[in-house]
Amino acid sequence: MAKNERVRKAFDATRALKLPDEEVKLVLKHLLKLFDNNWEPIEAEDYRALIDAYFELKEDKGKDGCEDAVVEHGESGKLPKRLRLPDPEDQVSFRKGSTSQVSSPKEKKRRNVSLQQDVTFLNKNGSSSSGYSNSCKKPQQQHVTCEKKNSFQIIPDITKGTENVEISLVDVTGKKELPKFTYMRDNIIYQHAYVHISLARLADEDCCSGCSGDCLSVPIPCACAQETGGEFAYTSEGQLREEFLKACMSMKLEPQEHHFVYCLDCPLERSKRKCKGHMVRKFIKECWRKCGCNMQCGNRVVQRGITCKLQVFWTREGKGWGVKTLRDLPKGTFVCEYVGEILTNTELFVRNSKGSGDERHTYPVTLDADWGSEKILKDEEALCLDATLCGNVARFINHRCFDASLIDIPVEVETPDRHYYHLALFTTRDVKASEELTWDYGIDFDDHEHPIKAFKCSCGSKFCRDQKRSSVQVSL
Ligand SMILES: C[S@@+](CC[C@H](N)C(=O)[O-])C[C@H]1O[C@@H](n2cnc3c(N)ncnc32)[C@H](O)[C@@H]1O
Repeated sequence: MAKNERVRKAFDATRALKLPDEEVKLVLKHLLKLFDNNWEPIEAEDYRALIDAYFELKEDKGKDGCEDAVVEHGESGKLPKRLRLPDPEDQVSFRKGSTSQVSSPKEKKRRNVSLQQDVTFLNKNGSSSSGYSNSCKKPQQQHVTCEKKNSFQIIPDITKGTENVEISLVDVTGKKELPKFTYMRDNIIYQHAYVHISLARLADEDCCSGCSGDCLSVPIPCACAQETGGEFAYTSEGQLREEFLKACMSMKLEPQEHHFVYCLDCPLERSKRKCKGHMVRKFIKECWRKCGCNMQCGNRVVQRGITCKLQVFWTREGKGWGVKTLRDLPKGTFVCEYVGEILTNTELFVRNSKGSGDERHTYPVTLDADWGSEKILKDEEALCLDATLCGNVARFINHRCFDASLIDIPVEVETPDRHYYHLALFTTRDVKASEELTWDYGIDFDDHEHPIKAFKCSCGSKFCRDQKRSSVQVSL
C-alpha cells in the first residue's frame, strides 16, 4: 500500500473516534520513527498502538494541567517525555489494554481512556519501573495496574546505545515477561578462559602492515586474504563473495567425511569416549590493528558492528522471542556477531549443572575449531560463548533446520589461531523486510547429553530434523 493511502486509513480510524487530525499526525509521526517506518505494528488491531499513544499524550497533558500540550509540543518540535522514544536516555515501555472485546468506536474510546495509567518508563540506566530490566537483576515491579489486561510493550533500544543502530523489542500481545540479560556489544571473558591477544603474536604474514586505505581497492590481495585462498571474503559492497558463501553453505549442509576432524579425546563427547567429529570450517580473516589500512577498509566488516535495522519480537510458533529484519537484506549481508561471555567447557558444565534444569531457553555456542588438533584440548581450555546472562541481539535468533536465512561463519580478528574466534552471522539468501532471521544451530536432536540442550523444534522447515526424528519414533 502507498504511504498516502496508509496515512489516510490511519486518519479514517482516528476520525471515527473524533480525534483531531493535527494531534494524531504528531503521534503518528513519532510512532513511525519508533518503528523505523514499519507500518505493521501501527496498523495492527485496528490502529491500537496509534490510538493508545494518542490517549497517553492526552493523559500527560491532563497531569501537566496544560490543555493544549499536544499541539504546543508539536509546534515547538518537542514531544512530551513519553513519546520521545528513540532517545536512548529515555527508554520507555508501553503497556496497554486489549481491544479484543471492544466493538464500537465509543467503547474503544472509553477503554483507552481507562487505560491511561497502564503506561510505564525505563529510566536512564535501562532499569524499568514496568518490569523490564536490561540487566541480570530481578526487575522491580513498581507499576500498579487497575485491571490485568493484555498490554503492548515496546523497548526502543535494547542495546542501550552501545550499537551503531537502535534495536527495538516489541511484544504486541503484551503478555510476555521481558527478557532479563545484560546487553553487551563485544565478547568478554567470564573468568578462566584464556584468550591470548597480543600484537607480538601477529607475525608479518598475519597482517598487512604495508597497506594503506582500503585493501579491497588494490589489484593484488594482501596477506590478510590468504586465509580465504588469496581472495577477500567480501565484495566492495560489503557482502560475502558468492563463491565463498556457497562453499561455507555446502560445508554446513552437506558435510563430507573429509570436512570432519576427530579428536583423540573429545571435550564434548568425553563421557561417551568417542568423538563424533568436528567440522573443518571456512574462516574469514579480517584486517586489524597491526595492518596499515584504515577502519573503512573493505576487509573490516564484522569488527565495525551491526548496521542492519533489527527488531526483537514475540514469535507465534512457541519459540519465545525471535529477531526480524526491518529492511530487505541482500544475500551475503553481515547481520550480527554471536556475542556472549567466553567460558571454558568446565565453566559451562558447572553453570549448566547449577541451573534449575528446566530453563526453557539456552544460549551457549561452542567454539570448536581447535578440537581435533594434535594437542589434546582439555575441558578447562576449550572455549564457548554463553549469552544467557550477557550477550547481544544474536541471543534472540532462533534455530531453523537446514534452510535458515543466516549462516554462522568463524572470523579471525585479533588472534592468529583458531582457539578463540568471532562467530558472525550472514544472510544465506535475499531476506525480505519483516522476515524472521534464523540460523541452524547444528543441533543433534538425539543427543541428550550434549552441553547445549536440545529443545522440541518448531522451526517449520520441511527439512526439520526433529520432526523427522519424531515421525521415525512414532513409526517404530
Ligand atoms: C538462543 S535462544 C533464542 C531466543 C529465545 N527464543 C528466547 O526467547 O530468548 C535459544 C532457545 O530458543 C528456543 N528456540 C530456538 N529455536 C527454536 C525452534 N526452532 N523451535 C523451538 N524453540 C526454539 C529454544 O528454547 C532454545 O533453547
